[in-house]
Amino acid sequence: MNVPSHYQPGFANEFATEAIEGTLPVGQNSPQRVAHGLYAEQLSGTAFTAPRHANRRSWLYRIRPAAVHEPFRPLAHATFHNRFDEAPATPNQLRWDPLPLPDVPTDFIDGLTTLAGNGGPAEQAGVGIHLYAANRSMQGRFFYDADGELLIVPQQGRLRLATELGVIEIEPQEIAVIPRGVRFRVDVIDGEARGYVCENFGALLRLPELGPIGSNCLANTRDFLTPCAAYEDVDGAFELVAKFQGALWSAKIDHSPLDVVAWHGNYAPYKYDLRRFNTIGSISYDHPDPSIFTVLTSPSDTAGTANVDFAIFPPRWLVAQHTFRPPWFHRNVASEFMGLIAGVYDAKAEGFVPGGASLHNCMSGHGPDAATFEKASNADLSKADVIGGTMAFMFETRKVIRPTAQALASPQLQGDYYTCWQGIAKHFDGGNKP
Ligand SMILES: O=C(O)Cc1cc(O)ccc1O
Ligand SMILES: [Fe+2]
Repeated sequence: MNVPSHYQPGFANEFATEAIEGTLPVGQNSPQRVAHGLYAEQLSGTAFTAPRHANRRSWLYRIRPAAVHEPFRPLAHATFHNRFDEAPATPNQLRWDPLPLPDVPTDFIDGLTTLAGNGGPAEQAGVGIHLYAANRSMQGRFFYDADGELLIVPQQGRLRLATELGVIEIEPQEIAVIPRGVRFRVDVIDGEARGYVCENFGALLRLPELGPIGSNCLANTRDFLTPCAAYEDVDGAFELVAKFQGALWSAKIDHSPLDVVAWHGNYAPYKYDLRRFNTIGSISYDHPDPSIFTVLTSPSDTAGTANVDFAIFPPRWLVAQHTFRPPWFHRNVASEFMGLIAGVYDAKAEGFVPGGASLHNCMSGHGPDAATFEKASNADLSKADVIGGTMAFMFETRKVIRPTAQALASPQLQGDYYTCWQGIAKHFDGGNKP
């Protein structure tokens, strides 16, 4: 079945997994005494009374309960936060070069920089959009985010995410989601790592409805992988870092909190290989809305109007006839943050590079740059185009995406981004007046 042995396939299944056989209680969740002297603990990711189809929780059987640690104290972090009101949101089209890799020892937490966001943990809606650039594994410290789930999108370097519920390895073109509250440590496998994080304060990411597409395509359920139970039985002087209401906190902990020997339930981390995405496109005419590229969606309280959609632009064939094939010029009530994992994005001939980012906010005009427009307007449509070796993505939100002060002051901000449309010529012929 080609599923590596320490993963279980499926999306939000009722998984059951034990690192030591016979640990999971049979027929109940909370026996008087758990096997092997473990503690039972429930981890709830939705309200106890959320409708059954949306209800998410897991039962953990662990060496010590999660409550065992010293008090949290505030932990300063210069660049990772949820302050989205520091600077006026701008209607300008924005684009950034990649964050440089660090030249001093920097782990995943140290290496987080908040670029933009909206809403916040208090209102349980919106997203934080962060970049990470790290050059070492988290040493003797563990992290959890009480404010939202973390969608991690590597652009360079593999990560090993050692979580309470098991170990996930990801490489560029794969993604992982760590649920709100799950404790984890990030190991940098290749010495250097860089990528993007979407911190989702809203409803849990889920697979989009398929409507008339039918029961298959886009991201197929069986391609999502959740780890099998794996535990650390390690004592020592460690640190537990929590993100709580937009700020970081640090507590001493005398053991690894990754001590869950067995668990069952449907609230767990997962990974997905974006190269498995079954991409749908036009086989007749006209470029469809990019909602056909949705991998995961966090719905809001308004039907069809997502808190955030995670969409990708993978390799694909362009065969549509008598049409302009690339993304059209457009303005959107939703706000569009884009990143590039590899290759070239088909709407931008240059300037949007792997590790970079762009932001086109509510109603800000954007679309193909001048070079792309000229090329596509004159392309020979009798031939199919293949877009290869690329992977771009978009976090599209219903709320305006507000850049942080540091993002607007960043040396990576491209001051001349707007010029990519300045070369767009006036072709109007005056209506062919005699
Ligand atoms: O702006 C972008 O490049 C993203 C995008 C892609 C597309 O194919 C259609 C609309 C859209 O916003
Ligand atoms: Fe767009």
